Amino acid sequence: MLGGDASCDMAWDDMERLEGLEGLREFCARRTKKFTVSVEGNIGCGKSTLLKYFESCPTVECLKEPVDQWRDIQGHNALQLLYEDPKRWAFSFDNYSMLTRLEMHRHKHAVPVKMLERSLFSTRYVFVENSHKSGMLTDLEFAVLSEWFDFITTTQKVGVDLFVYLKAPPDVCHRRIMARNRKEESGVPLDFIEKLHDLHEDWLINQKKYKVPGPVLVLDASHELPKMKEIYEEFKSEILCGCT
Ligand SMILES: Nc1ncnc2c1ncn2[C@@H]1O[C@H](COP(=O)(O)OP(=O)(O)OP(=O)(O)O)[C@@H](O)[C@H]1O
Repeated sequence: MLGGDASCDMAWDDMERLEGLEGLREFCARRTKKFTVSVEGNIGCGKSTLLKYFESCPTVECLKEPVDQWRDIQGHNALQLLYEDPKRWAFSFDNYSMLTRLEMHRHKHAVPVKMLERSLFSTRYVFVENSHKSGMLTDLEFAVLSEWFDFITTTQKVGVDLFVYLKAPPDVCHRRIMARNRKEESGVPLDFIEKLHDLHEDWLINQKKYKVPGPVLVLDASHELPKMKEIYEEFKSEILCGCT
């Protein structure tokens, strides 16, 4: 049921070393399918909470959003600069964000499932798109980032087997962001969260401008935590691509 180009232990090239039927058998035995799952959704929708929930599963390796890297790139806090003066810093931030996403996609996992907190695809189709639409990126800057993205996605293995979309109303996300009180986010307006919500919907649900490169599992993330945990359990097998 699930597609994508997730990694396996052996490449077809390795077949050259393994001759005949025995070789084929060895290839089949050692070729274990691995999955990449990307958890998508608005700021504050509960992605980290979901990752934390599945972190203890022995079949899963979770890669959190690389916020620490954004906060300290050779002594610069790119995230803070972005929030302070987005017009000046959006290009630098989005550019670096794409690099850190590529690193996540390229990270090799030994366990069956790699769970990413967002992906290169949401970086491009939601965040870079939003920066451009809201005038934070010039047309040229947007074109440069788009070409980088196209080059990466056509030359690198960045496949995702499943997108889990945590869908929550913007006001719910905004309330949670305010309650958690991160210093960079103290001034995040509801309007910004609404724009990001619409872009998630355009990409993951409507799929008009951009297609999703994999199946999408939509979970209603508007509930309080106890109910969310029930939902995680109910969909555990789907979320983990059968590797529970
Ligand atoms: N279902 C929920 N009910 C109430 N509060 C929640 C729920 N899920 C998450 N929270 C709280 O809301 C805040 C944001 O959640 P979380 O950090 O998981 O969101 P996120 O999607 O990872 O956000 P970001 O995109 O900024 O990383 C946290 O303080 C978390 O404890």
